Amino acid sequence: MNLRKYFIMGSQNCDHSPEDILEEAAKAGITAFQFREKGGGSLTGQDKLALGYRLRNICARHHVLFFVNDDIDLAEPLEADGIHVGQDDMRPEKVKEMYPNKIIGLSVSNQKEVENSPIQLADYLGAGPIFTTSTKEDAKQAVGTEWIKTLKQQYPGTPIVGIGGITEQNAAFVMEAGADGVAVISAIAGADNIETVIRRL
Ligand SMILES: Cc1ncc(COP(=O)(O)OP(=O)(O)O)c(N)n1
Ligand SMILES: Cc1nc(C(=O)O)sc1CCOP(=O)(O)O
Ligand SMILES: [Mg+2]
Repeated sequence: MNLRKYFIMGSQNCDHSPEDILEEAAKAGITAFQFREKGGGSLTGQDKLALGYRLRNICARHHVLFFVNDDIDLAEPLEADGIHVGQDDMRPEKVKEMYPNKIIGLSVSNQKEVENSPIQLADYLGAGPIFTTSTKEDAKQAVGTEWIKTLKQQYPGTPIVGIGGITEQNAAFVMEAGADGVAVISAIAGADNIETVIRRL
């Protein structure tokens, strides 16, 4: 499982075609993608599903891991490789029961969340927000790269991706803290030159 360059996106993050953005990102070397159709201006129902299919197919053609965010009912029709859930989403125990063979990603932002989570069921942890972000409407306060070091000390065998406010300029600090990858939305979805940003990440 390669989470080194993990791109997350929904149509609400795009100022032009999401398919074109993902195609360019996939060609440039992202290793994982999460379909996160969520928040103001996002699609719902059949439109959401149809976009999910198109994005899933782009990932399949480029051998990029495909994850769905929150909406676990999309995992089967979209043949997702995995599902990412946070603290307010379906519990990992239930996700595991429904999809024993899919990769499970779990968000943890502080020690209390770690203590309340079945970390052993998570195939990777999303740690953040590392830096300040305005992309997620309900983002918590930035926790800094120390949070990655803390998690890595406790769970050395569990892959960790940093998320939140990560750019080509600060990604190296996240990796130096021990992360296995960086997860980004705006750094790629809003890039003038997607290929350059992905190379530098
Ligand atoms: C890789 C990764 N890490 C963290 C998150 C955040 O998940 P969550 O806290 O459930 O918030 P939403 O993304 O659902 O708004 C993520 N999506 N991906
Ligand atoms: C989806 C998400 N989850 C976060 C967390 O802290 O768990 S921060 C975040 C938004 C990431 O967007 P950007 O790369 O544009 O900052
Ligand atoms: Mg969630």
